[in-house]
Amino acid sequence: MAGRTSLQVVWFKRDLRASDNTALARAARHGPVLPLYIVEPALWRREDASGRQFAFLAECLKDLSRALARLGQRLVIRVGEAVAVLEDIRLRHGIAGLWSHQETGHLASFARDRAVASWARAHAIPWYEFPQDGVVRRLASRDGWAERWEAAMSAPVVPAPQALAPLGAVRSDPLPAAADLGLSPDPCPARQRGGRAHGLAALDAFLATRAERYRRGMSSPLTAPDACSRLSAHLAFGTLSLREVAQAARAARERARTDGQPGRAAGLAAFDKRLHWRSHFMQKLEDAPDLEARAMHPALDDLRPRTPDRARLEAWMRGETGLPFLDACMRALIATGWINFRMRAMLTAVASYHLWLDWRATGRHLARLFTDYEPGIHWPQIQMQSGVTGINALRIYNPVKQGRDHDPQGRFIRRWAPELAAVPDAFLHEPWRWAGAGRVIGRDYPPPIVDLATAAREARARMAEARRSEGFREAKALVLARHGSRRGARPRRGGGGGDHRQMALDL
Ligand SMILES: Cc1cc2nc3c(=O)[nH]c(=O)nc-3n(C[C@H](O)[C@H](O)[C@H](O)COP(=O)(O)OP(=O)(O)OC[C@H]3O[C@@H](n4cnc5c(N)ncnc54)[C@H](O)[C@@H]3O)c2cc1C
Repeated sequence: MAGRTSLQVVWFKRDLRASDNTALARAARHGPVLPLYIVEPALWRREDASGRQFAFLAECLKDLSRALARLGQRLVIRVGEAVAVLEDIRLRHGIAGLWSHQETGHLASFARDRAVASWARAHAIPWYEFPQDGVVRRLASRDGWAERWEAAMSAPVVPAPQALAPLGAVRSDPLPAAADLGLSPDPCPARQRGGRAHGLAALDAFLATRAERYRRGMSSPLTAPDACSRLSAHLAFGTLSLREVAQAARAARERARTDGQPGRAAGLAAFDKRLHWRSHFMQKLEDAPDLEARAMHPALDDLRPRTPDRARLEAWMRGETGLPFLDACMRALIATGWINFRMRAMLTAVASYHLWLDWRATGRHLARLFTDYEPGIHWPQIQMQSGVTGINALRIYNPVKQGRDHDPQGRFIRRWAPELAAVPDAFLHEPWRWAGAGRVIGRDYPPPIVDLATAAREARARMAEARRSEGFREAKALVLARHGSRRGARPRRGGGGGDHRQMALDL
């Protein structure tokens, strides 16, 4: 059937927008376009998938379909395994070309892409894949990577096609309900809304005003929800492209400079750096797709028991560890689907060091809670904050100190841990030290799950022992060569080197 068709299938994945979509723009020049989104049940059955992510996706698809309908052809949604869906379309309509963006995703999407590539080859269908995240496929060396990133971010934004030829009758499935995909109920009352219109609104507000507060406000969970850009979920689902965000931010920074607004300009410079980090981290997963399963440094892969202590894991997951600031952060994340970088790092570090839980299990839980789950940022960050990369400095965050630094009056704790209402301000960060603790601790709120100082000491000793193991330095050099940033890295006395830029994250 496929013989003389000119149908171009544009497979939308994590690029849910019509503008700055190279795959869509290029396909439209070649023939009639079938814009396709495949809901893949197997991917939604994974342990890192969640109802909040699916709800965000549903909003993005609705918005995208409206945008495409305005161009002439609405989005076609199909539910099924990717190869089966594409084969069905090929048999019914023929496919002249398959167009998409490259995806740096989890292991299941990687395997699925390989299956699609071999299906396309078998049917002599060309599959055109375009980069979109500043990530380089089949990268031989990190040397020169930053320059390539600059070039990708400076390339002109691609306009949406002027029109899409209407296709007539093409089957589109209704979007399944989350429960039909086996997703558990996942209430997230303060979740961000999906769709390009919401993404653009967040971008505009950040560039125009909120960037002024960015550097000052990013570290505290009280101020970060407003001070940070809140673009992560939009970048993860691709309602906005990284390039358009980078270019808009750079233009706004220029304006801030010429208008004499140094605070806003500095905020936008810090933001630009993070867009670069985004790609830097995603490149790690692109280069080593199994980072969700295996530690970067082989000697650190089995550091913690693979089957984590169930009671500790569940207490951490629910925000019931008896450590008020940590619990408040986890509960806020459960209710909103987002928390700031520093608190993500703290949640991970306490789980990995003080509670000595395997990073794979805790990483999957956090992935489910993040509306903005982006495997290419998530897994390298989880590994880094758990000390299993072998190339980063250990950061064993103390949640009491973090609380005192970033929630000095305890407002955040009071909001998310109302059981502690009776505890006086002076003891809110360590209520077990309060003389009246017996009235609350062990009744309405649990005692601390570990003694923080002892647990940190033990973790540090275990890490030091692992780092002394035979062959550790040699393996570390290989990790550094493969994944380390070259930007700003300086040779270190005594050899070995380190990922300096990441160690110096200006938190
Ligand atoms: C353990 C852990 C897991 C994380 N998992 C994710 C994830 O699944 N998805 C995700 O988008 N971010 C993740 N991050 C990075 C960071 O916390 C979020 O990108 C940020 O909090 C999102 O909010 P924002 O868009 O307002 O960020 P902003 O501070 O406004 O930054 C703008 C964008 O830059 C990128 N970015 C910011 N900080 C980092 C960073 N440290 N590393 C890489 N990219 C960065 C993101 O794309 C972000 O949207 C994780 C961090 C940690 C410590």
